[in-house]
Amino acid sequence: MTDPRHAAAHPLPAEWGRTPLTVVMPTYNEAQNLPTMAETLMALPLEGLRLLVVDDNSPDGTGTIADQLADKYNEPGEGGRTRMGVLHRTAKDGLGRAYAAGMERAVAEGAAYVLQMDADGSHPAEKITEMLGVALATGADVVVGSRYVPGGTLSDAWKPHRKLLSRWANAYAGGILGTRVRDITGGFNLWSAAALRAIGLASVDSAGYSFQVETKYRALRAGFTLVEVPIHFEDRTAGESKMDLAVQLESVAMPWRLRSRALRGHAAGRRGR
Ligand SMILES: Nc1nc2c(ncn2[C@@H]2O[C@H](COP(=O)(O)OP(=O)(O)O[C@H]3O[C@H](CO)[C@@H](O)[C@H](O)[C@@H]3O)[C@@H](O)[C@H]2O)c(=O)[nH]1
Repeated sequence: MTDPRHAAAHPLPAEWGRTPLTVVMPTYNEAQNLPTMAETLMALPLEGLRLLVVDDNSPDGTGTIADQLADKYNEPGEGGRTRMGVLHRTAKDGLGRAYAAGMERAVAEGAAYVLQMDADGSHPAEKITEMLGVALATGADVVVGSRYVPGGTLSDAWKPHRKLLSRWANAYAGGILGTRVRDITGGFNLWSAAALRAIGLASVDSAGYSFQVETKYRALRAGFTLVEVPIHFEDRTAGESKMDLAVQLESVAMPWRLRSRALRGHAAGRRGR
C-alpha cells in the first residue's frame, strides 16, 4: 500500500478537476436525502464530475425525484454538459447488484474514475476532491474513504451495537482474507476504470453489502494498489438503513467463499506449472 498523506496535503491542480469522474449512488427510498446530496455534489469544484443514481423502483418516488434533478442539472441543448444520469431498475435487487450495474455503466460511458457513495449523507462529499487527488498523485487504483485509519471517525449517533458490528465485520473479513485493509467493508471508495475492468463487475457474486469486501479483495489479488484516507462517517438523519438479515448472512459467508475460491485458484496454478 502507498502512503497517501503527501498527496492529500496539496490542493488539486485545475486540470485534474476536469478528470472524468462518475459518482455512482444506489438509492432505495432516499427521497428525503437525494436533493441535498445532488446539490452538494454539483457544487464541488470538479468540472469532470457526473452523478449516476441507480434506483431500484423505490416506492417513495426517489426515481422520479432523480429524473427531475437530472433535468435541473443537465445543461440543455447540443453541447450542453450532462452532469447527472439515472439508471432505473425494476425492483429492489441489493446494493451490490445496483453498484455493479451503475459502475459498469459509468465505465462504459467514459469515466476514468468511479466513486461509490451512499445517498444518505453519511459519507463526506467534500473528501471526493482529496480522494481523486490521491489517486492521481500516487497512481493508486483504489482509494478507500476509511473510518478505521488514524484520523478516521464514526458518528456518535451510531448505536453501540452498530459500531461493534462494523468493527467486527472488518476484523472478520480481513482476518479470513488476510488483507491489511482497515475498512474493507466501507462503502465510500474511489476506483480507476482500469481496476474495475480488470476485476470484472459482471462476475461479482455479492448481491448485497459484501460487494464492498469482494471488490476490494479482487482488486488486491489482481495486484492493484489500494490506499486508505481517513473520513468522518456520519449517521443518516432521514430514512432508514436497508441492512437486513439476508445482507448480514451473505457478509458472513462471502469471505469464506472468496478465500476458498482463491485457494482453489492457487492450487490449480501450482498444478499447471
Ligand atoms: N438501488 C439500491 N440501493 C440500495 C439497496 N440497498 C441499499 N441501497 C442504497 O445504498 C446506500 C447504502 O444503504 P444503507 O442501508 O443506508 O447502508 P448502511 O446500512 O448505512 O451501510 C453503509 O455502511 C456499510 C459499512 O458499515 C457499507 O458496507 C454499506 O455499503 C453502506 O455504505 C443507500 O443510498 C441506500 O438507499 C438496493 O437494494 N438497491
